Amino acid sequence: MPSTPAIEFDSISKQFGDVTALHDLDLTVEEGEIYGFLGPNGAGKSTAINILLGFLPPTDGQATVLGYGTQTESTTLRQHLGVLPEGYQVYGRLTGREHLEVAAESKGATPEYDRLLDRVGIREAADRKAGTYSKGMTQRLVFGMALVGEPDLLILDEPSSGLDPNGAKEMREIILEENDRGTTVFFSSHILSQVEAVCDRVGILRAGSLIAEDSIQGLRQTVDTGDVLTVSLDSVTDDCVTAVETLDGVSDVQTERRELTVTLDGGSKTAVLQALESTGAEVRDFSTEEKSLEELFTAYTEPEGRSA
Ligand SMILES: Nc1ncnc2c1ncn2[C@@H]1O[C@H](COP(=O)(O)OP(=O)(O)OP(=O)(O)O)[C@@H](O)[C@H]1O
Repeated sequence: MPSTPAIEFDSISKQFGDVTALHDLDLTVEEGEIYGFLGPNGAGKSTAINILLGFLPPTDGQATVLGYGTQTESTTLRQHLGVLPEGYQVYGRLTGREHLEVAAESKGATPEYDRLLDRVGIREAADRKAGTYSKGMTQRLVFGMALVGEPDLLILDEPSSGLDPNGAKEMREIILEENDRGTTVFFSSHILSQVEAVCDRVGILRAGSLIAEDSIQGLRQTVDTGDVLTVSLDSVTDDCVTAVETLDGVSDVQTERRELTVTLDGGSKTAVLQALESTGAEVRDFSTEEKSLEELFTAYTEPEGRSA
């Protein structure tokens, strides 16, 4: 029997007056996955997360988390979740340690506080009031609260916000450790290198609809325009250059000694290699310069579509 998905949005729509924040969203995250939820500002990510947490009712459709209805069973559900909401306000007068104690009490958990404080890197500041924490320390504390009780699912909204590169790396390591323990992770982010470093799959939301969903590698393969292909040949002749230049979807060809550098604009790498071989040239090696994640993201989320 298939296991219950960790997260399931089933035809979810959310309307705020005239604004359609989510439009007929279907999205499934399987148990044990690390899923990156990407999208430009205003795409609907926070709305989707608030629906998951039972903070907002959908206008249409149904959502379940760990098999629980988000509208009907959100209290029980939250016992199994670790949540790092965007812009969480700490209680200025409580210490870091007291925050963890409050989280533990609400979940009926008995964490090893010092170990947890160490893990998120705030043990030395644990007995200071959280109102005196820096932005990054606050984020570490809220992440620590999310980890209380070994949750089955972590929902993290922009988790690396406010963290320095080391802090972001430590957080990624913890996410991977938690996932090894069996926790499913769903996180939204604008920091694409973060997503690439840890996610099994990503979904890209634009204007309330999921416009792409795949592994990062799969997304790269789909948006393969603008890639640069470098081919090493036994010798570069004028015939080689002409054969490639006249192909559809090739926007530029440069030569340097025995190398041909071809910029593709929708053209196929295989067609380039075949065209070269048809001139009698011997292809010795080739490599492709991949699109950066930023370019990928732009290609999917620019209003005019995949135009990068
Ligand atoms: N309470 C609300 N009332 C009216 N409109 C809202 C409300 N909450 C969200 N919206 C609108 O819904 C759309 C989606 O917003 P949402 O906050 O979910 O986007 P987001 O992807 O989380 O954006 P960001 O990356 O900027 O945080 C936006 O157009 C926003 O203005």
